[in-house]
Amino acid sequence: MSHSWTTPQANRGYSAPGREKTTSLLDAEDVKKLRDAVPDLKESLEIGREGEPDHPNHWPAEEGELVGFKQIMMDFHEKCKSLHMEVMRAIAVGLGIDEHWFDGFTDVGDNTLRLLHYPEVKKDVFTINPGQVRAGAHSDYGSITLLFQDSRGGLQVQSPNGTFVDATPIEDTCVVNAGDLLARWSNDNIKSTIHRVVEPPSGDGDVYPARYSIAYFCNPNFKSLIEAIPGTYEAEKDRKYPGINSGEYLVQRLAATY
Ligand SMILES: O=C(O)CCC(=O)C(=O)O
Ligand SMILES: [Fe+2]
Repeated sequence: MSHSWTTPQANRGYSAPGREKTTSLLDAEDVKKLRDAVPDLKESLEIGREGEPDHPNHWPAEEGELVGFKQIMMDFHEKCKSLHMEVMRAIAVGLGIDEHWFDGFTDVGDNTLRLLHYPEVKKDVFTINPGQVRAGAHSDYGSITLLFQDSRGGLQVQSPNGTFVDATPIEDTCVVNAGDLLARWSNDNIKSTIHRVVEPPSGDGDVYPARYSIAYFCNPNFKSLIEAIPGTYEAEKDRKYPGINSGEYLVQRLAATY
């Protein structure tokens, strides 16, 4: 299908249920085994930065309810790009570095907007198959993620003691998760947030209704080298990770989960 997600390099387009398995596993074979046993119960559409000649977005035809879709998504992409830059300024202040330290790393907007749909599902799917989730436990890969969820519930984040706690939806707010590149950048002063989507709090009937969410994955500009920020380590030996190119790191992580 012409709208389908194609490659980690492009990271754009539609992923049908069962295509991507979010997990903390890094090995593609291990992920495949897990995906075959308990596929994530979701479908998604990824929208990247518009205007990349090698990686066009897969826009649906502008007809019916979708008239104006492209413009709305592009505007939202821009708004979230600015919000990313603002949140990174706050993080810079928190780290004790110049407020605008991250600006030159975040101004391109190499970010991905993901529209997610978790279809209605029978409740017994979760009892028949223990370990079944809507989205498996994982951390996101970039700097931060802005996560907008509807009122259904089911999103959980892992607390430092290892237990998962509900990120109960609060109207007109978004959840901000730290990603793995931010952890590397900050030499683990900021840890990436492990999160997952499980069955929502139980309601009436024998099905859980559909859930919708939007994840805006923010990334350092794909051309940047991500290495421990000055001040986040004392001696050279305290650096926990080698420097890595942002774009290459993301491709590597995406390649394991699809
Ligand atoms: O749907 C959600 O609330 C979470 C989605 C998510 O974590 C992801 O797509 O990476
Ligand atoms: Fe996530």
